[in-house]
Amino acid sequence: MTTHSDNKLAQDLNSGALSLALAEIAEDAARVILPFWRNGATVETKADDSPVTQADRAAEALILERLAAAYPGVQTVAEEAVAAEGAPDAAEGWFWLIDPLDGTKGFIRGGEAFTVNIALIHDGYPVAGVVTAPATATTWRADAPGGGALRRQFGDVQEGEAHAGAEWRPIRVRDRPQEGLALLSHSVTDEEAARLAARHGCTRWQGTDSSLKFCLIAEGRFDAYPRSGPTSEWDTAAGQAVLEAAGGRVLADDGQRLAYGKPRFLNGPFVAMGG
Ligand SMILES: Nc1ncnc2c1ncn2[C@@H]1O[C@H](COP(=O)(O)O)[C@@H](OP(=O)(O)O)[C@H]1O
Ligand SMILES: [Mg+2]
Repeated sequence: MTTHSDNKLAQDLNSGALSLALAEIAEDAARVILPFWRNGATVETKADDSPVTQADRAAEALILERLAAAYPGVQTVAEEAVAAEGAPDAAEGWFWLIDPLDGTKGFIRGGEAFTVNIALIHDGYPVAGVVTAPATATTWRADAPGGGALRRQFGDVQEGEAHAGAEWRPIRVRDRPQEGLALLSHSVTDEEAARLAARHGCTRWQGTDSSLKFCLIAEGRFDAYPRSGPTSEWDTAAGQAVLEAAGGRVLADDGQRLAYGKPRFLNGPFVAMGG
């Protein structure tokens, strides 16, 4: 990366301009995705057996083009590019992690829990991140470092939907409720729910696709999201940025903050937590 671009990136990060620019890019990606939703998007199967649609590819192309225009020369690690060309051998000091459509299976089913994810990693940790849920026209972002987390409705998606709330509002994790934790998981069977309830003392649980889980904890509606199965780093980085900015934590199995730039950009087990 050139020094010039490096300076602009760091400056925009610290002023909050980068966070806002990422939100606008993710919302434009959402506008690209929505016409394919509940509209019979053609589904293909990738080498790892996971589904991909035209929506994933079109959204990723938009995001990569806009990031390259705004911040040329920064390494990108994006889900569909990695599926097509393989992962980079090593992470650089600064890099983008991009999942243009997380929760593809739910998207294909016509559910609402699918998201656009863009995160900036610096020296192994997320320093900026934005998650957009196209179906509900909602965006969550970490503000400039130290500035908390924010949410807005961009609300031009559903015809006739009220545009109230289009301004950014601060969000924050809640304190652990006395009566027990509300837990999120990927898809919870009754058996799994009972096991989780016993292990974490939770009184409520919900199965939800995609990185929306991090955002629901960040805005204080749930308390924790334990994940034992593998995920890719682009599945979690933006959500982690939002949740950490909102006062939460994402810890790996060793109890340390979940770090990025690992071999093949793969995560092991982690737990995302509120206050
Ligand atoms: N074995 C595995 N390795 C890497 N990522 C995996 C995985 N199994 C599931 N995932 C990822 O987990 C994401 C879904 O998270 P959740 O299960 O919480 O909805 C999927 O993202 P995509 O939908 O972007 O493909 C999927 O790629
Ligand atoms: Mg994903």
